[in-house]
Amino acid sequence: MPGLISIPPFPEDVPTHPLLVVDYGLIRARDEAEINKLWKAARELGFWYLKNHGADEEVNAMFDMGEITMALPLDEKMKYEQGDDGVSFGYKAAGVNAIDEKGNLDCTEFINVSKDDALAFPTPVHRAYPSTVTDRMDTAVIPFVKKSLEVNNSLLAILNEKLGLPQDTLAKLHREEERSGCVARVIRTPPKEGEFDEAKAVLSSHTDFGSLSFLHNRLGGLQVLAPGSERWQYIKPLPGHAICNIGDSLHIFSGGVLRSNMHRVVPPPKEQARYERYSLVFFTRASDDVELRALAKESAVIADAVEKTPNAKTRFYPGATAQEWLTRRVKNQRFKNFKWSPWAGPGQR
Ligand SMILES: O=C(O)CCC(=O)C(=O)O
Ligand SMILES: [Fe+2]
Repeated sequence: MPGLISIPPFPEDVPTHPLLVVDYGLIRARDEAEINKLWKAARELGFWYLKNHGADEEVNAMFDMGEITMALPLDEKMKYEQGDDGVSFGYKAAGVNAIDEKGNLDCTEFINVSKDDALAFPTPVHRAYPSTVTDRMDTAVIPFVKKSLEVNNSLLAILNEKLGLPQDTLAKLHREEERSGCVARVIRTPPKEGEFDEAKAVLSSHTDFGSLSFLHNRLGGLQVLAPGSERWQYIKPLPGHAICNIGDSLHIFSGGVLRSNMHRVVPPPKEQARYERYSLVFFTRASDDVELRALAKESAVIADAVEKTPNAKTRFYPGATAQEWLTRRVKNQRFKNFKWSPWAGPGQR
């Protein structure tokens, strides 16, 4: 299993950013203290650990799928490349995205499997995938997609309530049966010979494009830029704990009450840098046709937050659907379309 073959532990002496630990079992049991912890984490940093999520088996099967897929010859993987037009499903080759203002290129490859393609399998909805994916749809991809949807939908229901939205408002914007950019992604970053170089991101600083991300890390490398801090800090991977975070669309729907925080991936720290890094994430995104806007008419809490934000119009009313937003963000990362601009808020690049 990638990442588990006697890798050195995460070093003790690198600065890490602590995250609140939310217990999914207690969330399901509607424990009030746990719900308040989730609410605090979602507003203050927008990142938290989630334990007892019950997805370990599905996660392991996906790491295996990712490893087998990445081992395919490059020309086979390239048959499924996403291209430069903002498609976010399929294979993303290393070296096609710009990672900084100098236009340096990334070294990570992804395989992204659409929720719609997984749930309708064997009928294609968006596109075809390598046989290493389709052979494992029933045993790995579909179980992981279903489990991730279940977890993220439960978290969305809690956030819906805390935001003072009418029941199921967020659920209706994220309907499983509607087409969306929801996707399961396995990321591979090659090992680095010699000294690791924290200054060189392998995945550039960004906010996530969708609503909720359910991430599984084994090696370090993920870093956050915490509010008010100038310094990037590692998030330490904890066995059995997912890392969850808020993305741009929930930030917008909530009128900025929920935080879509900047993060990036750098080579794993110290000794870990010599190992190949795999990570796995499920992105829950709103249905394609949903308009991104603050849900101020539906909630007094959100209306109040919008009222208090000076640049609310540009921040929370971008005039784009979830699909348009995703396409633009994915497209702008490709080196071919790349224009650097200073970061001006979630999703502004
Ligand atoms: O690999 C990781 O730890 C994070 C990946 C990430 O931020 C992303 O794919 O958006
Ligand atoms: Fe991310």
